[in-house]
Amino acid sequence: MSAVVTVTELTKRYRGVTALDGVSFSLAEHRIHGLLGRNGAGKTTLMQILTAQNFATSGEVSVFGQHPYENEQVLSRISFIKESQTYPSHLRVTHVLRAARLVYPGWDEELAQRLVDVFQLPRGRNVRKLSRGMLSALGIVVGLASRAPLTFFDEPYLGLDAVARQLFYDHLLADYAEHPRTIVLSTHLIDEVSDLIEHVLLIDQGRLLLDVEAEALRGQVVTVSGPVAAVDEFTRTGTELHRASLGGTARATVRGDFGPAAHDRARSLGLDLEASSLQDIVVRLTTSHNGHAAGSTAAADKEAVR
Ligand SMILES: Nc1ncnc2c1ncn2[C@@H]1O[C@H](COP(=O)(O)OP(=O)(O)OP(=O)(O)O)[C@@H](O)[C@H]1O
Repeated sequence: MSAVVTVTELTKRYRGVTALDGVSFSLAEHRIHGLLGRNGAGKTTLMQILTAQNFATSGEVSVFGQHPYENEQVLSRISFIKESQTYPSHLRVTHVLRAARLVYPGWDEELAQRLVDVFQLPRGRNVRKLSRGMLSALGIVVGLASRAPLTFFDEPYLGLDAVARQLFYDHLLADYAEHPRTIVLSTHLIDEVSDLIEHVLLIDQGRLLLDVEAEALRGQVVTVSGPVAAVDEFTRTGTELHRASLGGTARATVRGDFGPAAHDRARSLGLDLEASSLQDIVVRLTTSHNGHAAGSTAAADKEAVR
């Protein structure tokens, strides 16, 4: 599968803040990538650089094989939907859609109109008068109907209710299935998107902690619970990410190579074993007391999950 984006040793420093610290990865074509990480991890900065809205301090960025800066050929193939999307205040919903139709070569007007109905957007209303959720829905309509070969959604659903968010996921998946493209979805609602994401990029304090297929990751982090001695015994086979103890029992999240044999072993030790959710994995890898350990072994971690 060819790479749509290649990033090599990308560093971005603001005055006194290192937002990205030597990040390297590539994005495979036709996949849904989850770009995850805590507040301030560097996700937006990364997407801004990939879409030529920000400059790197050092490192290389290649998008569709070229540098994106002032490169119309590249930028016309990118859609970037931001949390705080703003539009000129005199525009109505229909004007925004008309403008998007002119900008994106792959624009699908029929899809746009259908999505406007799905999200119940008032076509004639001025964008200034839209509710916060409606404004997010408008961004989602533009992001999906643009059918851009590389589409970034940066927390696109501020103010959207649970029903509207589910509509977004459903329509994203349905349209992606019919028109495969490369999607990067940055979100804090990890549980909601965990079934959607095919590849996980996890950033913490500007460093890449995970660059892994979601499916591979699922089998590599488990939570075991039972008698402390048995938990101690089991966790020796992997890296313990977190533990909670109560009396003589413990519950530990462990990272390692957990095939069927590990399940048998847990059972023989009298332990309950369950695969950790993507949200749990992200929380455990990025919580502050693990943050340093995880960060200092980022390269080893990346290797371990490949
Ligand atoms: N223009 C700027 N000037 C100075 N510091 C900045 C600037 N933009 C971002 N930063 C800092 O860079 C770091 C990364 O910010 P960024 O917005 O990329 O994080 P994020 O992962 O998108 O966070 P969130 O999930 O909260 O949106 C933060 O410490 C932020 O304060």
